[in-house]
Amino acid sequence: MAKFLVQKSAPLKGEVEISGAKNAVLPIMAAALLTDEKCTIMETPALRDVDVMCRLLRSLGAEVNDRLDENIVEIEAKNVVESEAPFELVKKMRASILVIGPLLARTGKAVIPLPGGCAIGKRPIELHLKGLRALGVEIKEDEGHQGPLEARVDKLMGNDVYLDFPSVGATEVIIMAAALAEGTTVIENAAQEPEIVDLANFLNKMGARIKGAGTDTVKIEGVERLHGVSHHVIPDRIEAGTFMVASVITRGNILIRNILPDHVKPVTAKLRECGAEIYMTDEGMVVRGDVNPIVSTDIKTLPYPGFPTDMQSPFMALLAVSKGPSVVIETVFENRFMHVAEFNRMGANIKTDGNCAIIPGDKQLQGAQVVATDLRAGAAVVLTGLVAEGTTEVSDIYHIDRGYERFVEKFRGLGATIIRIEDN
Ligand SMILES: CC(=O)N[C@H]1[C@@H](OP(=O)(O)OP(=O)(O)OC[C@H]2O[C@@H](n3ccc(=O)[nH]c3=O)[C@H](O)[C@@H]2O)O[C@H](CO)[C@@H](O)[C@@H]1O
Ligand SMILES: C=C(OP(=O)(O)O)C(=O)O
Repeated sequence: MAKFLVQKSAPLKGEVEISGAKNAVLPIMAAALLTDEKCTIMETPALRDVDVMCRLLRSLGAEVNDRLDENIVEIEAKNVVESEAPFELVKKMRASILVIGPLLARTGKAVIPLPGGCAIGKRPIELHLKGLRALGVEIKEDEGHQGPLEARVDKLMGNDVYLDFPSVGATEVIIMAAALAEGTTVIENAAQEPEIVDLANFLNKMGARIKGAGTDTVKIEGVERLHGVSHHVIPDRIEAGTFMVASVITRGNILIRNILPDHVKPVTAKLRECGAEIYMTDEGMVVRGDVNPIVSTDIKTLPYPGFPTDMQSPFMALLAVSKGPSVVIETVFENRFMHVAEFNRMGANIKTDGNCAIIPGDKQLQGAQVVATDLRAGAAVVLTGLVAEGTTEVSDIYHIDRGYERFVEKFRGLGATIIRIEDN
């Protein structure tokens, strides 16, 4: 399997451009199934997950023209001929479940195996299903939860849905189904992530009537049909956060282009608490770790606008080498500390107790053989590799390919030495 060799780095310097957001483009691509007209999606990052979504949409009957070298995908779902999503694609990616709403709206039927994605917790989908049932969908689940679930509806009907937790995926699925339902749907305790807003903006351009996206109450008045549009995807706030941490951990000074400062506020605030200097210029965000000593701070992950769970492992990489002890509490996923064992192979000496990690800090890490246990954990061990003595060998990097576009190229542009060794 392919791996990275990461060398201890000098402070990162230079500029990096952030790509379109993985977690925004995937629901938007699924939503393109809601119209029989062509949708053109710009700033689409060339990622493994995007490729899987292209294949999934094709398997359902959509014409997908992926020009990922130009960051464009065109999707035309004139006919949705298939309601069954193939297991070999769905197992690769959590976001596959998002096609369930459009499939029901277009064909009245969806057969979907349980989705894959990062192994960071149980990741049930009962809230997605609760929402769909409220809209009139009948769902047959395989009792052992091994086989696919089968969902059917004659006509989607708007209704009120309260989410017990502000699930991003459930909010997206319900918005997509409700867009073509008869009547009005109100989602209470909806997720407020920027990716939800981007999806709602895309759908509203198509003719949907969605209000309140980005707040905890989203109201969707169903319409009869939606039409094709062009859309630019928002920048990836987690990729941006990863490069912000990369600058600080190496005591660097970098300019980050194509970043929306509002979307990275919690990361900015926490990096400032650590001593980073961060400011906006006309060209982008400057992140400096070379001005003040870098000290520790505590982190608690929360749904947006709280500190993002997807930034927890990259930020912990910084805390492992910052001055002073710190505590990280993960409240979103129940099993998102797999990177701790990898950091400890490098000498971080972090202890966990339930959803709490205690980081002693002040460590000079040593290069080691480590595993990218999931997408963000993969980026996180590369960050520790940049400050560890010697060489860090990162295996299972296919996780990183799922969500970071031109990862090595972007780090090299900032002066890092990361070599990708392909599988023989
Ligand atoms: C493709 C995509 O956009 N992925 C993001 C999305 O994942 P995803 O949409 O899967 O995350 P959710 O917001 O649904 O999950 C958050 C928490 O809610 C729980 N839950 C969720 C649904 C449900 O029916 N029941 C339930 O208990 C999950 O197990 C988890 O503990 O949001 C996460 C939280 O910001 C991010 O880490 C992922 O990067
Ligand atoms: C957890 C993530 O992705 P997914 O939901 O696709 O597994 C992520 O982007 O960090």
